[in-house]
Amino acid sequence: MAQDAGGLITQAPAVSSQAPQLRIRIRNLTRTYGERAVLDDLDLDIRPGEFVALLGHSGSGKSTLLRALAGLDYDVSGHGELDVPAQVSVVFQDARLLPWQKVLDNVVLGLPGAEDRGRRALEEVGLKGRENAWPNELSGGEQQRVALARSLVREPELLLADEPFGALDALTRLKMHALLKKLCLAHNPAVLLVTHDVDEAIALADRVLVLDNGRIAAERRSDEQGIRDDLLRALGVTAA
Ligand SMILES: Nc1ncnc2c1ncn2[C@@H]1O[C@H](COP(=O)(O)OP(=O)(O)OP(=O)(O)O)[C@@H](O)[C@H]1O
Repeated sequence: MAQDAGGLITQAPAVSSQAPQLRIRIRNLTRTYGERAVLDDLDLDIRPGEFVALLGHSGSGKSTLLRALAGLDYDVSGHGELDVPAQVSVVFQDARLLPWQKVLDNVVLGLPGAEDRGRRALEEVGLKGRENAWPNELSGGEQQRVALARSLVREPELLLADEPFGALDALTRLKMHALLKKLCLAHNPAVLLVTHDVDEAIALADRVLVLDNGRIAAERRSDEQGIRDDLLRALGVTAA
């Protein structure tokens, strides 16, 4: 597995005979910390271009699953079949920009000769003209825009996003939702978005999953009637 200096762009873990109609194929995935199975024989498929959101209680294993897909799970044992594409980008709650690199240099980090693509990516995320700014000159929302540009300039087949808007204020979040939708339409990666926000999941995803007891406990298409109530019930927020 290769990883860039920012730790954000990964080569996927061993890829086996992936079905061409799937971007992610997971079978019987188990991940155990000590005695505790956080993921327990989990199965999941995601199709090319599909946007899937993953909800679940704190500690239910959402980030563990995302790290397994990114090939970033060094300190956990487990087994199972895990097929993911070669080009995977990851966005976290914090932008993780290198403070000693200017904005454009952060976007094209590890991609020699990609400055023009980097400039276009910055324009796409609404940051044209900020190429030579330092990260600490940007707001939190702007830094997340840079993180998105850095991810998408690699044209990932799979974008993994771990609560990417969790630290932003409500208004900025809504703007970022619109931006992410636009970027996904333009670049069409498969997306797995981890979030605590039921409304964010429904607004962004084609399909919403709830992780519980190490498995997918509920699954709804976002255009299904009554999805919000169903998801809140599955999360135990409202009575069954
Ligand atoms: N490095 C680790 N060592 C031991 N236990 C861990 C480690 N990382 C995670 N865990 C445990 O695994 C469980 C799942 O953690 P994970 O971070 O995947 O949950 P999560 O659903 O993403 O939670 P949150 O919504 O709070 O971010 C938790 O009980 C956590 O304490």
